[in-house]
Amino acid sequence: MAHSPRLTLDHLTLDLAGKPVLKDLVFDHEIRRLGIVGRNGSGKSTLARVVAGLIEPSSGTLTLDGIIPARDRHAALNRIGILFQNPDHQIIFPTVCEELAFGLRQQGHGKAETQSLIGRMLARFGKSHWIDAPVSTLSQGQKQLVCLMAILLMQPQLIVLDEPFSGLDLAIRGQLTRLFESLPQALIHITHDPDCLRGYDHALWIHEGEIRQSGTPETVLPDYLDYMNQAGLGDDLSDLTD
Ligand SMILES: Nc1ncnc2c1ncn2[C@@H]1O[C@H](COP(=O)(O)OP(=O)(O)OP(=O)(O)O)[C@@H](O)[C@H]1O
Repeated sequence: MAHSPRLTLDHLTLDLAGKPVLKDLVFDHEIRRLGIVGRNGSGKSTLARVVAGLIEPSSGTLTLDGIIPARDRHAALNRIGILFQNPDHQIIFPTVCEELAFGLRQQGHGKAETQSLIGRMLARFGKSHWIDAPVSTLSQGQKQLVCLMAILLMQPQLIVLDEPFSGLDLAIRGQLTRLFESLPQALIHITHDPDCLRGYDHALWIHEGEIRQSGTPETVLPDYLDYMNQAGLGDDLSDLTD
């Protein structure tokens, strides 16, 4: 099941509302564990959406194992899952069962098979009692787990995690981190916390819509942290001089 899909960005550019958000990105690697870091507003979430095929580039291409996710929605649905920062932006159905069923039904699974797969997934996480629970009665961490279960049910090759820990307590972060580590799927993990990328095999630093650095976490993350520390000091000084 473990597979390292090839992610290729070929001079990918994206303008949103007339503003360049991603600028001439070039990248070509097989990915198992790819971390993406960068300042607020640098373009990380936008890139995640392009990877998942939710946005089409303005020019250039993004391919995953040769497939263009924005053009081949069927392949993207089957191969790529995306976990957003806020589960409330992802969940659309009132109950856990309906939410978990949606993707499976879209993939063409019949009703009985869908129910059986959902039952097994809930049991895997010790949450069989959630089956008819209204999503609104769950905490943020519990909702995030529902979203993750919905993605896992669809058995994608690649899961994009867009700051999946925001709003979650340290214990749940630890539990989810271990769960992510155990997944056979390739992961792209967008984070503000370089500690989350321990053991990753590649890091990409996006800065103002451009690739500032791409390489092993051991080379990229210290430079990123130096930059962030300097930027923090700079902001303090500009506050003082205003
Ligand atoms: N739909 C949109 N229309 C216009 N501009 C957008 C749109 N979505 C994002 N942007 C802009 O694109 C830039 C990159 O946003 P993005 O959310 O990708 O950044 P980010 O690196 O994920 O930031 P953060 O770390 O704060 O989540 C920002 O300047 C943002 O205002």
